[in-house]
Amino acid sequence: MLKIGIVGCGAIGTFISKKVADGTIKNTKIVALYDRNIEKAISLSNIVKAKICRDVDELVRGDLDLVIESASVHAVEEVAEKSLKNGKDVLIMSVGALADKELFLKLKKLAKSENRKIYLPSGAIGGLDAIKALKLGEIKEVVLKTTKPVCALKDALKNLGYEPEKIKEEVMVYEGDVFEAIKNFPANINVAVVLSIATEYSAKVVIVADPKIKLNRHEIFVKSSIGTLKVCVENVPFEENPKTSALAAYSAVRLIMDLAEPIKVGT
Ligand SMILES: NC(=O)C1=CN([C@@H]2O[C@H](COP(=O)(O)OP(=O)(O)OC[C@H]3O[C@@H](n4cnc5c(N)ncnc54)[C@H](OP(=O)(O)O)[C@@H]3O)[C@@H](O)[C@H]2O)C=CC1
Ligand SMILES: O=C([O-])CC(=O)C(=O)O
Repeated sequence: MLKIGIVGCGAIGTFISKKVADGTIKNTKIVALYDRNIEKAISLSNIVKAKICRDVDELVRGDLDLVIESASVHAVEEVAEKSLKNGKDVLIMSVGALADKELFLKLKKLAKSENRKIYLPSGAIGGLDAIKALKLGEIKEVVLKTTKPVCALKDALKNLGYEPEKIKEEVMVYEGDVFEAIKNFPANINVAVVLSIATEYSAKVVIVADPKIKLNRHEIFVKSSIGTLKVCVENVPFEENPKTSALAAYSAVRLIMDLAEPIKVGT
């Protein structure tokens, strides 16, 4: 029985928990929950009957195997470091935090010394299986163009000085490197960081706000000496959090299911 603790009981944390509760993910139990918003932890505990923890320390000290971080980029360092030091594997959804190379290397070293794993799901994009193989050649270019409805980008746009309600046509709101992208859009562009980690190449990121689009679209372009990959995913967003695509949560569910599979499909 795989015992899981969840930090961050929003759209993704709740979705994964429901897939454990309904038996989609077998031989697994959610045993502990923590969210800075206690109401969210309480409402999730009504579904999975897990212990509500006061903080990350209490959660990582519990009897569990895997901690899922589904909170925010700001939570990653504490959750991952404490999980690994307490002998737990960790699955990180807010991969954007790892754009910080120092943090990435620190956690990698810690996972190795503690003989634990850090799982970074493909999240809301596809193609990482092929991209990891393309990386064995020479990567020449990596581009991610993300187009989301204005409502999904609202908070980040306000911080950048846009008036979201005045956006009536498709507008490019960001073009630049992955580091500035995740700084400015921390809840929208974690996918750019997982893409950069997989390719070990700083992705060029373009973000478009489109008042007419209903889906979250990610167009991925990777050019390597082995070949070129173009993938476009158009994801249904979560109703309760339109910033987040359902595929991101499904990808974590799939990753957890695959941990127990004797046959591994894909790279
Ligand atoms: N890798 C990928 O492809 C994707 C990654 N993501 C990322 O995954 C994470 C979870 O997404 P989602 O479930 O949609 O987010 P939600 O906002 O729906 O849920 C996150 C929950 O975590 C809580 N929280 C935030 N920071 C902390 C913290 N430091 N400690 C404890 N709880 C915290 C939030 O509280 P409050 O409401 O107070 O903020 C909220 O209840 C986000 O960082 C998101 O950007 C999302 C989509 C794709
Ligand atoms: O869910 C998505 O479409 C992508 C996303 O928010 C992220 O990568 O942070």
